[in-house]
Amino acid sequence: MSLIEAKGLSLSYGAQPVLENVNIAIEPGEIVTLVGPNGSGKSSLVKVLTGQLKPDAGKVRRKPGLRLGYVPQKLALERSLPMTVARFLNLPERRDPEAIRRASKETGIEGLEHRQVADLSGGQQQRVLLARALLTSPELLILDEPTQGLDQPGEAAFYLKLEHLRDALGCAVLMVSHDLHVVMSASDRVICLNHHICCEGTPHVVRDAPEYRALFGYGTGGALALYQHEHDHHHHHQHDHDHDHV
Ligand SMILES: Nc1ncnc2c1ncn2[C@@H]1O[C@H](COP(=O)(O)OP(=O)(O)OP(=O)(O)O)[C@@H](O)[C@H]1O
Repeated sequence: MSLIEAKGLSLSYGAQPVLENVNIAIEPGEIVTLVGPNGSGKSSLVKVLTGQLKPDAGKVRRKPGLRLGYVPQKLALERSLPMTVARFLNLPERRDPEAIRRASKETGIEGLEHRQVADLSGGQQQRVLLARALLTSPELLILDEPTQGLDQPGEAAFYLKLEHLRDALGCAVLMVSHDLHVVMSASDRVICLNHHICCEGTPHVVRDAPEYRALFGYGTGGALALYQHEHDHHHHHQHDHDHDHV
């Protein structure tokens, strides 16, 4: 049985269609990456799947009693509000100290308990968010661009960590990424979204799919296109893609 299954999802913000007839299912233990250009609806889809947003049409079915861990794009904390890591991990409810110890070890944040969350580096904050998501012993871990603001080695280390966690805990992972290149090796399946699902399959199949290439650029052989995308991605964070609708 799928952990989560959505059929015929459509969503608009006002007159702007964001999701169009999206079908998606996540099976136990698999790592699925959602890629797509800026504004293609990735975060919106994740919010529909986690129940934070209601679709205009379509249905989301979760396995009854599904334990879901969610790691947001970034930490939304009032900077003026003092908050230690230990306190943050015990919100919104008090957790078993043994579970906290285990999650801290799994994510490598031991020794940070008494630090202020706001003072941690981006990479450390990501690990704290991940640790908190693990406290529910999730069967499905959903991460929305968890490596935003990390450099490439930090990003690679984070994905490696995720892969180990999946192997250790047996949980499924659904994550959002801008960049197929860096998640290639860590994904069992890739779904390319541009309001609708353009293509999906193993990372290599998606990388070579014409629909993916049309969104992320054509190049000689592909390596160039991927490099180009990465290059653009790093230097023009605020750009608005104006891709042809595939
Ligand atoms: N609450 C909202 N109200 C109005 N428009 C919204 C809202 N949230 C998102 N949008 C718009 O919907 C579109 C899809 O946004 P979404 O965040 O789902 O895309 P995304 O693929 O996650 O983008 P990115 O890669 O930039 O994070 C964008 O054009 C965005 O401006």
